[in-house]
Amino acid sequence: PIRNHDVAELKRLDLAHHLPAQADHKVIAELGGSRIVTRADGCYITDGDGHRILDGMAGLWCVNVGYGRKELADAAYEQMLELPYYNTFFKTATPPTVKLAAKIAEKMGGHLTHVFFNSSGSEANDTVFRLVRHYWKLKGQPNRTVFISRWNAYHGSTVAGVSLGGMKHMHVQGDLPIPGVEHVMQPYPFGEGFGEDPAAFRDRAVKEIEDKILEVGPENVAAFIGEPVQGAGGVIIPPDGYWPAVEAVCRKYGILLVCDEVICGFGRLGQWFGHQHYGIKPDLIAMAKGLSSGYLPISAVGVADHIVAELREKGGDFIHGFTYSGHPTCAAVALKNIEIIEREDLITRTREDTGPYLAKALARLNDHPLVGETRSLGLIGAVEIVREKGTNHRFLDKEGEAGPIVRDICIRNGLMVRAIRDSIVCCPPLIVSHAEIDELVGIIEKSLTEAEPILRALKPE
Ligand SMILES: Cc1ncc(COP(=O)(O)O)c(CNc2cccc(C(=O)O)c2)c1O
Repeated sequence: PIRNHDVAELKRLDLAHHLPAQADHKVIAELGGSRIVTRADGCYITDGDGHRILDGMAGLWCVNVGYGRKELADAAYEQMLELPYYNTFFKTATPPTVKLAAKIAEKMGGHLTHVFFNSSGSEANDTVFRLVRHYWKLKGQPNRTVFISRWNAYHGSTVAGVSLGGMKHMHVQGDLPIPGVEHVMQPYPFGEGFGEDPAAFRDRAVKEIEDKILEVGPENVAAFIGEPVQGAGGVIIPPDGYWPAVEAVCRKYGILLVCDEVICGFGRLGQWFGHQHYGIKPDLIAMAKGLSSGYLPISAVGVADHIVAELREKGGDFIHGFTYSGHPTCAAVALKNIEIIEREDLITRTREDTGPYLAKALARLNDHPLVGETRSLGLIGAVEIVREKGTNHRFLDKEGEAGPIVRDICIRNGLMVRAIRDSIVCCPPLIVSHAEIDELVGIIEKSLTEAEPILRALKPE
């Protein structure tokens, strides 16, 4: 049923009573309120002013099966009528929760056998943080408390999530990180290894991890955590061989390996999970977003059998969990979502069809005067904006001016994308068609051309 909305009134209410996430509230006020998105179908969103926009970001990297899936709404409705909510704190569980745990375990395959549920990706990483430290105490190595992650990683917006993350501007706002988190360089060839031999760059990035372990003292290191491909950091695709080398370093010093699959999970990289694309075996994985395609909030931590064995052997309460851990209605929707991904074989389609198609389409932008590099893996990609072709030199010393200018032009031209510093990133729903990929890339190209005179006129302050 298409309900009409009084958009002006909604914007007034938005300004009067709503604080949107991750926003410059001065800017929102100057804009007269947020853009009110009212409907969506397939790969498109529609705002209150009737603009139909190709959603190149799948919401926030999460609507993997696309919008308008009535069967997901039906799954939620039916579960709500039967049992809308119950908790897992009282030695209790509910049918969709345990069925979903089994289904996720099937997709993780092998040694990752159990699942701990939460609502958000941040909470999944908070669970990782506390479970890992608990595990090492059970193992009789209580000194292993330190986590190592990358600068510019994104692991969430909770205190532990921000601390595990490597976004310096987020650390400043919360006087973070909390003690026990160390950061190393991110494996970002275009930004930090420009013109360097890829293998040499890879070895340098991996060596920094080993150096950090030795600096902290291997006996004090609990885990290394990383996204297979960093999403919010700017679609940072590591050089060949990076992840197997990282895994080898972790095994050398007896350190747990954690993959944050919140974006890379559920088909994004052409496998159920990103670590499977890289052929590594993490001890824990965080997942959210594509788990339910964002239709309802649910996240999970996949846990390896040897960690579960330790919990069971030693006993004692792991005193952690959330009211909505294992929420049955969210679990029912996630189960149905996974069923859709299986039924439409969106994993194979991403790996063998639309992923390669996106790579080829993005590559057409390499001839554009403003494009320094295009890169993608599966259905996540980035376009680097440079002042000078053939370099990684940006328009201003302070990165981050050009990206937002190009992004705003893309949105005006009918494409929703994220600007991350001076790059434009995309992460469309896994149902995206070739025609929609062509539309996505075409709008980026058109918008870059429109932006060029504006960017060339930018003067350093
Ligand atoms: C890899 C990763 N890990 C954890 C989280 C946190 O999930 P929750 O948001 O559900 O707590 C994320 C979330 N990713 C995320 C969240 C908010 C903004 C942006 C952006 O691209 O600006 C990206 C993520 O991308």
